[in-house]
Amino acid sequence: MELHGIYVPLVTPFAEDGEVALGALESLARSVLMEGAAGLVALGTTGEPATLSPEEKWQVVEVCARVCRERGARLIVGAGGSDTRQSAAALEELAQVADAALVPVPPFVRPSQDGVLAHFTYLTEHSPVPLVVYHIPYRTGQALEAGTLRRLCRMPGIVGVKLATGSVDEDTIELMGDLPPDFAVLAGEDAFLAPLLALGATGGILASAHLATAQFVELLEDWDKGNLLHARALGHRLAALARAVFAEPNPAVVKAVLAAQGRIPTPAVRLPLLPASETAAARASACLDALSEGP
Ligand SMILES: O=C(O)C1=N[C@H](C(=O)O)C[C@H](O)C1
Repeated sequence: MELHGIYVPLVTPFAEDGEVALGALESLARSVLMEGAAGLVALGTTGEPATLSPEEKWQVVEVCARVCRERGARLIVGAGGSDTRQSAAALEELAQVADAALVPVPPFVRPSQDGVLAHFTYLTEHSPVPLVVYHIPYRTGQALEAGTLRRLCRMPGIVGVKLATGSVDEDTIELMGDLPPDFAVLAGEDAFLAPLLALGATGGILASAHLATAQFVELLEDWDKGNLLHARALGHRLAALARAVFAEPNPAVVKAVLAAQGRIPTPAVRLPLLPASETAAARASACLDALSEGP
């Protein structure tokens, strides 16, 4: 399975009464796919899955699966956590609905490097769908050595990594310089999309892409076609938007802007997240305005 493109990790919109607004989710899903996204991610960090009941999670997945099927787009579903057996059980439920699962490096427990490898070996043996490793050490608390990352990339059943390490360091450069064929690196930290594309990433899973889907797609196309001067200018503008979107805990700012645009009914996030400040939302909107003026 080849992963290429911009994937939007959908927010979970909430109605005034606090319930999941499934109609708004469906419209949002359709709109980002119409703007050129290659697919959706349901239950990524941006979807606030930690605060959703099992029934709500399933409703979200069903809506996203239906829209992706209709539009011939890919669906990646976030699944898995700290416990290997429970993670495998969650993956088993994705058999008929997802093209791949986005599985975090096990958070909080801090196993050894061999423990991480054993976790993913077990999951690949039990999962009905291919896995994308979600490497985000600032959330999981789990660093990965370069050798561990290399072994994960070569594990059958793992088709990609969502790289969100917050830097382009020596390990990143080593990894990207020696990728197995058909293995995808997707940028998972929005401000780092442009440098990772320069190193060979084939796309990204990016919350900011809700707000400027077509421009993120354009940046990827620039790299694919070799339009480097345009890519550099656009990359800087999108990085400015990404920094504004992540000025407060994700997905508060994305939701504030989407609500102001009338694309979701409220900017509400569930506790312990708090709604975005007006200042943060205004900054992100200003970056969007600057983006629409074009490079
Ligand atoms: O939802 C996701 O998956 C993403 N998670 C990252 C995070 O919130 O740290 C950011 C990325 O844009 C998408």
